[in-house]
Amino acid sequence: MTSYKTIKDVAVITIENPPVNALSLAVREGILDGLSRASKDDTVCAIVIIGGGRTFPAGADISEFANGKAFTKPLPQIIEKIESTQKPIVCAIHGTAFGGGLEVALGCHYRIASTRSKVGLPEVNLGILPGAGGTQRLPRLIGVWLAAEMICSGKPIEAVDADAKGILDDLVEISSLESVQTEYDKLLDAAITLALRVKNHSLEGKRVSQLKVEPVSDFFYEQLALQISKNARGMNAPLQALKAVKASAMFPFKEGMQREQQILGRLFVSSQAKALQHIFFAERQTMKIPGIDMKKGVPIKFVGVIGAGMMGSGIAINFIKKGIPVVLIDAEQEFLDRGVKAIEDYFKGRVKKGKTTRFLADRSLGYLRPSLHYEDLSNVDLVIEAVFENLDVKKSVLKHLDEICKPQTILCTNTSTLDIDQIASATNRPDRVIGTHFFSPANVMRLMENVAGSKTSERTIASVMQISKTISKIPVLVGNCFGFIGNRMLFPYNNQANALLQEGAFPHDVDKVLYDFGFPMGLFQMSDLAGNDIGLHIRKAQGIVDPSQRDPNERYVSTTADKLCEMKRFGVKSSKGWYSYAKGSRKGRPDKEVMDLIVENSKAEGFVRRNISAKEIEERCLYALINEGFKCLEEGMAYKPGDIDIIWIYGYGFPPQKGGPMHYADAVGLKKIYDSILQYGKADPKTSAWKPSKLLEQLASSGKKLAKYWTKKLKAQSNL
Ligand SMILES: CCCCCCC/C=C/C(=O)SCCNC(=O)CCNC(=O)[C@H](O)C(C)(C)COP(=O)(O)OP(=O)(O)OC[C@H]1O[C@@H](n2cnc3c(N)ncnc32)[C@H](O)[C@@H]1OP(=O)(O)O
Repeated sequence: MTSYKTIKDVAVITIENPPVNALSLAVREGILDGLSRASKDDTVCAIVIIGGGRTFPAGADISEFANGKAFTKPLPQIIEKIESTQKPIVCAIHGTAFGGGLEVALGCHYRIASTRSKVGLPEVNLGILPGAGGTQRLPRLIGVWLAAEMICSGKPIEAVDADAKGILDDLVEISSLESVQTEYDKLLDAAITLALRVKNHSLEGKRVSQLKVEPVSDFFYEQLALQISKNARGMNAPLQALKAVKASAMFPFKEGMQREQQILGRLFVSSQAKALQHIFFAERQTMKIPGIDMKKGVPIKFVGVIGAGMMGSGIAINFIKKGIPVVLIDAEQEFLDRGVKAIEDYFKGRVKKGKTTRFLADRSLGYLRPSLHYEDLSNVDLVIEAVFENLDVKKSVLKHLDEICKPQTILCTNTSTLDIDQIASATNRPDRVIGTHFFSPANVMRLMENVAGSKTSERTIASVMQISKTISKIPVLVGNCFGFIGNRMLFPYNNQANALLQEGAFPHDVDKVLYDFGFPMGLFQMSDLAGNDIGLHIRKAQGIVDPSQRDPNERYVSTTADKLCEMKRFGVKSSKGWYSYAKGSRKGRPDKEVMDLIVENSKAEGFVRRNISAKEIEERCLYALINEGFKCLEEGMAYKPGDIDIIWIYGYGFPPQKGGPMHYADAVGLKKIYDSILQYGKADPKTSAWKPSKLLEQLASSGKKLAKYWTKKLKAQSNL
């Protein structure tokens, strides 16, 4: 896990724990061992600590938090040892020196970094704080203001910025074209040169823990706390981290460390830390699917997109940004021009905001080829249709593509609800047809539901999952059912919200509860933002808007929603929907016309309106959602509970500090949820969503947790 060698009388401790050189117990032991050898060897005049491969440690080993290993030879002790060593220690940073990695660097006496590297303390994103002395050393090195900003936001910074802030002693210039090996060699060279230069220098002023902190006024802490409460609403760790930073300015180092450790101890066992760490791993697990070998994917070098509307142009942006050429097709010149302009405007905006350079923007735009002719797609490796959400339209587009594209081309359909098998049946290559459900705006939202039809091949799945990653998406493979996972679960959740209106609540009552739970907005606000006509379109496709076509045994909850569309209350775009909006504003106000309509409909549908508690609103919306999630798992439509959590966090704003609906279910207790579902179902027998999932029933009665049960099940499957 570490190696030790001497070069020109400098001891070099190399951390070798790929892929990110996380500071596991074995690494910590290796560092201790290296320090001890170097200290005892009289020929060694200085020490260099460097990461092998592509990076300096990207942090403590997060998997050791749950199994308690982090407490054996804990990182703060190792860093203390580094700092108190009598020979100068130079740390050489490349890649990502994050969390514990940066804290190790802060314990060293000198820090140099490649200009390509990044440093940061992202621990708050995992529900903890930089608890290996980071909250005490960084303010001593760069001042409370800058340190608090870095620690509480968790955002990494570029090496050049870190140098300007005073974190680094020197930079090693590495161009973007140089290989990781060249970067490593140049960095090591520079580190040894520096070590030899300072070998006889006093370490006075080089031990960061001994530096003084300039105090700042309480006003600063108050302002930052306000900003955090707004930007990281509902998250504990950033505010707690701020307390620890404040301690650095109030107490000597030793006492400050004690405060840091006390706060860390509390955060460590918090439900938020568990939820956020679950999300960290779940996000990285979406590519691991039983029975799919991701290496079987074929490279995608040339892409086609059909439809230059908002969705199609957003999709195209993802590819050209990564240097993958795109042919963008539309039937009408006017629509094509509009799509191209939207793409150009997007890049112009990025240049204006300083997010990219004119050169890079132009380079990306150079990869875009607008066209009115399907024939231009004859050579693409993959094509995504983003035309109107209608089965017949999509089938005819895919049929046409099947005739024109080369036989190996993968045909993707961007749909949010339609049946992939039916769409694939229009082609002679159903094995090469797959759903790619981008979320809107497609160039912003990172989630992608990739939908496997019954005939989609392993190679197609692997290729599409890989290319999704390449364009920086978080791809989740899901099964082919109505609404896939995200929208399928949205229906019962949304239905409960509408049912609550029938029984006595108003939109702002429901929205407040969901906002307080941690969603960025409530369901009615979300519907107004997306456009209420979308829901109506889906209900029409389901055939439930016309009362004569409805199942009489199923409760219909959308009468008010339907009437809103009749009244042209489509939402923000028409300045009125569930709420009313001042022109150009997205902030809705409760509207008397809507409230009267809701009351009128309740009466007409035979409901006696009552006061509904916040607890009931929360439980009914969330438990209906969770029950559907269990059904997706038991039917094999979702492959892992964590996949559902990722979909809901990245696609629908489920609060990450609650870990996603399935993690949250385990935290609440499956028995409690199951019993509540039975109770709500008894009071509302005409809502089939209250029929409990068999899987939920089984786990609730056996007292098992979903996460543990599923991990065991997957392990058993992979051993078969
Ligand atoms: C008394 C106890 C004291 C404890 C003190 C604790 C104080 C310190 C705390 C910390 O340091 S917490 C960790 C802080 N660091 C981070 O949060 C960084 C996390 N990693 C990343 O952001 C990214 O991985 C990356 C470094 C930017 C690299 O991104 P890339 O896209 O290239 O790779 P990934 O797919 O994300 O990761 C590859 C592989 O590595 C695993 N992994 C990454 N970081 C860690 C880690 N810190 N610990 C354990 N494992 C890590 C990741 O899960 C992937 O694994 P596989 O999916 O391939 O199995």
